[in-house]
Amino acid sequence: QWDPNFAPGRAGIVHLFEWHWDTIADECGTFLGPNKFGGVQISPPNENRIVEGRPWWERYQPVSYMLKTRSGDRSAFKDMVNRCNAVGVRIFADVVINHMCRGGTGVGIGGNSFDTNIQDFPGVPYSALDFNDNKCPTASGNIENYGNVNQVRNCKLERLPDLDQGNDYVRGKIVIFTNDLTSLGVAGFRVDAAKHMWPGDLKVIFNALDDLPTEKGFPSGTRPFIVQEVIDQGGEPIKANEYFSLGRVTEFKYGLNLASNLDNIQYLENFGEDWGMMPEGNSMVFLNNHDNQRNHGGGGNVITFEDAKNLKIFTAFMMAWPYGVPRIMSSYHFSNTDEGPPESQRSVNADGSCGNGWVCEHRWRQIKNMAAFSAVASGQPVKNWWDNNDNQIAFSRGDKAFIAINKKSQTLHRTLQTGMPSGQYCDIISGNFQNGICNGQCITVDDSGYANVRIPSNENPFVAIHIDAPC
Ligand SMILES: O=C(/C=C/c1ccc(O)c(O)c1)N[C@@H](Cc1ccc(O)cc1)C(=O)NCCCOc1c(-c2ccc(O)c(O)c2)oc2cc(O)cc(O)c2c1=O
Ligand SMILES: [Ca+2]
Repeated sequence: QWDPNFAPGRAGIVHLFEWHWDTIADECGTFLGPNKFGGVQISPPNENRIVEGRPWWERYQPVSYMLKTRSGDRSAFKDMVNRCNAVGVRIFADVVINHMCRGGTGVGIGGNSFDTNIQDFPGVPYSALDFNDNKCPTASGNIENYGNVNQVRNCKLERLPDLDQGNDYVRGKIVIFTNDLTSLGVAGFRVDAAKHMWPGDLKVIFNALDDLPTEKGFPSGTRPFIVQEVIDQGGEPIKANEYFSLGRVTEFKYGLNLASNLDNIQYLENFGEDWGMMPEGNSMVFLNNHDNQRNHGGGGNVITFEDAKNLKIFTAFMMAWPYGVPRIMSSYHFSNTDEGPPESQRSVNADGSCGNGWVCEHRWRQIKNMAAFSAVASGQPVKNWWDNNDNQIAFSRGDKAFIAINKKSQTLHRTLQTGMPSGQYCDIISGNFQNGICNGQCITVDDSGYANVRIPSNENPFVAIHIDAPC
């Protein structure tokens, strides 16, 4: 279903791509919980094929549903979910259920063998009976034309053996796998390659999922959160709306629309369905993801950590704007599109940034402080929109929060309506509000809600204030 099952007063999902389970558990306790993040999307937790050179995409080649990967084993997984839930941070598992691995015969990272020549995966077990070979209309068995919906669903995606989710036995194995995860406290799923599975089959599978366990602190009757990865940028017969009735869907147009309007932010006043994007309640939004930040698959021009200033500005906009459930990509540095994660896990520097090759965008002050902003603003309508018709905008969220952004090279210096009660508020972009202390600039709001705002065009060309961060 469509609600991310966050704990109260939380916002935003951070994709801790390729992080180990014990490191995620540590990050929940020391950073994500205290900073009011809602949840973490983790890399696929089930056994995958070991690919020569260890590319990141080896984790998208399943061998079995055993919880053993280079991120950790089952006990580390259980410990992570418990420790993150304990501080109000949900875990959302990336599940790869469209296909199994390719590559002849071999052994997965958990020791289970596979033989793709005869579609044999004893670790599940799956046999040739469980794949779509006889349903695929192409001679090669692969998807050859994305314009043909039968090919896209019933043929091999990039030569990967295509599971038949219409088969009761396969459905059963997938439900056992996903129920195993929620029994450990996982709050929902990111469904990989959903475009390549029939919505009708997914509906049967999702309906068979157990409620989230009350013994893990979820209210009785809570349904798993579902986000389906459907790469739909127009031009293909398969549409995101086919999946709306099953859960949320990734809105790839969000990141593309922002990336193509970097210097037209005055147009953002109606950013949402008016821009051809899906209804707000169906969308999961993001600026970039693990795939398109490397120009793979769902490519197009997107904003990534390599353009730090715009990433900060547009992530802040995403977190401040009431459209969709926002997801922040947390990356590692890479020099080629296949490169896997660094050998060692992230280190944390004195200033809170990461080392050892990890970017940790979610730890950048201008991004992490927007989680609390987004949580405070939740449910509040956009009010007091202002723009100068040339890359300077401002708006409030009800009477709880206010943000002003300057993308012009000239300083923005104006008195603006914040919609907030009079008082002094910490600008959480120029500094932090922690332990009741503001070490950034203070913004004064007068009795009629106006503030004199001055924003030079520097590395922090925006200010943000909310009622939980007074000066
Ligand atoms: O680039 C990649 C992997 C990309 C990828 C992986 C996971 C994702 O969730 C994703 O969105 C993309 N993989 C490399 C290398 C590769 C891997 C496996 C393979 O059998 C062949 C090649 C690559 O060059 N892939 C070809 C272009 C990307 O084609 C892939 C897509 C994909 C791309 C665009 C679309 O519009 C679309 O509907 C699907 O989804 C995958 C999902 C998977 O679970 C595993 C995959 O191998 C892939 C996948 O190859
Ligand atoms: Ca398929």
